[in-house]
Amino acid sequence: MHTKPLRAIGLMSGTSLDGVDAAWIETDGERIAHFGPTVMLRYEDDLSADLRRLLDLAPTLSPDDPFPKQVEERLTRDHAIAVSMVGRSADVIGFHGQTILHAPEAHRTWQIGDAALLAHIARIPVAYDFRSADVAAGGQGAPFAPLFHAALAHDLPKPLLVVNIGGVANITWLGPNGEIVACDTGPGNGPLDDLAQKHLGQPYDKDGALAASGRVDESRLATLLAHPYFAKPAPKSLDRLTFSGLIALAIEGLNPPDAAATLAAFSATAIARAPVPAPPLRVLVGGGGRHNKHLMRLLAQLLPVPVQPVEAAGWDGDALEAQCFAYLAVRSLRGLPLSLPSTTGVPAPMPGGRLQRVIL
Ligand SMILES: Nc1ncnc2c1ncn2[C@@H]1O[C@H](COP(=O)(O)OP(=O)(O)OP(=O)(O)O)[C@@H](O)[C@H]1O
Ligand SMILES: CC(=O)N[C@H]1[C@@H]2OC[C@@H](O2)[C@@H](O)[C@@H]1O[C@H](C)C(=O)O
Repeated sequence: MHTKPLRAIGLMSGTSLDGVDAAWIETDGERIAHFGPTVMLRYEDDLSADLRRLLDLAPTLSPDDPFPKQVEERLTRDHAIAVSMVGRSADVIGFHGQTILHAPEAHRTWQIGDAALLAHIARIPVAYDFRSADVAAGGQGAPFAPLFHAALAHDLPKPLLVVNIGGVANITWLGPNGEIVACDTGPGNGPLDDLAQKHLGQPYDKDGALAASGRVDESRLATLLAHPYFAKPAPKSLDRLTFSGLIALAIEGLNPPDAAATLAAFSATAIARAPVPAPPLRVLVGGGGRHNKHLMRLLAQLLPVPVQPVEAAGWDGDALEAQCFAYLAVRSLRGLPLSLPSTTGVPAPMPGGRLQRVIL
């Protein structure tokens, strides 16, 4: 390492709206020197429900609506609790916030989270607003994990495909000559979570049991996969709700097991068909979707190479995104790019993030 490594705590509140992940790492913004503790703080049901309402309302909210501010404060206080649960000091916090709207074609991406409040409570400077500079410059503003995946996979054989299955699924393809290609592939667990909530009263389809008990409706699956998003080349990105209207129509009238089976096949097929330059040697899967045994089985059937949870490479699949925003916080402080033309379509490697100092 050329520059002194910094200690960073990353915070990620993902599209599943279930809680905030926090992770401590030490890094110079290029290599990762040490991994530290990780925690997940689950939101109270009413905060999850309000985040969901905010997501639905976001496209039509007026700028002076008090609702986002009110939810933002509760969200930020939970993030501050997660920081204290990590139990280690840090030089900087990487605060992603909660995406409530993502419309890169309109140069808009909206993450709520009050960096000033978090810096005040935690007494640590906060790097935040990671995606705005990228979308302002014409990039997709997502995914942002690829440079972190590249750092983690520095010594692994290439080509390698890293898949994250959260509410939305995204991939990073790492080539043998340092190439990094990325995109959101389509839905991950999001539509399955919505179905499980509706029909099982549970936040997700545990181990994919409901989906495994149903039959895929092939014609409805074909309708879903005919969406023009899947024919587009990388880079490209999605809002959590991009496919919700289409999905509602596609599963109408199906019994819950068949609907779940069809949605699981939709997510897995979209991942397997991701536009990558060449087949990888193996596929490493992170994010909560790797706990879904049915999804993992489908991926193994659809892909001609080994499909393994990221733990096979010694990584922590539940903490990767939080670790990523710790890494990006240090890159932001150092003025290093957070995204590349090949990961978000931004015209040139793009630094980003803003810094909220602690007011003494
Ligand atoms: N045992 C399990 N069986 C099936 N699904 C599971 C299991 N454990 C976790 N999941 C899925 O993982 C999801 C949480 O994943 P994760 O925390 O990676 O999402 P996220 O970080 O919110 O999303 P994103 O990556 O889109 O930001 C849950 O909503 C659920 O769908
Ligand atoms: C706009 C936004 O918040 N996108 C998220 C979301 O969740 C998964 C996928 O869609 C990915 O594009 C991104 O998060 C990860 C951390 C990323 O930027 O790599």
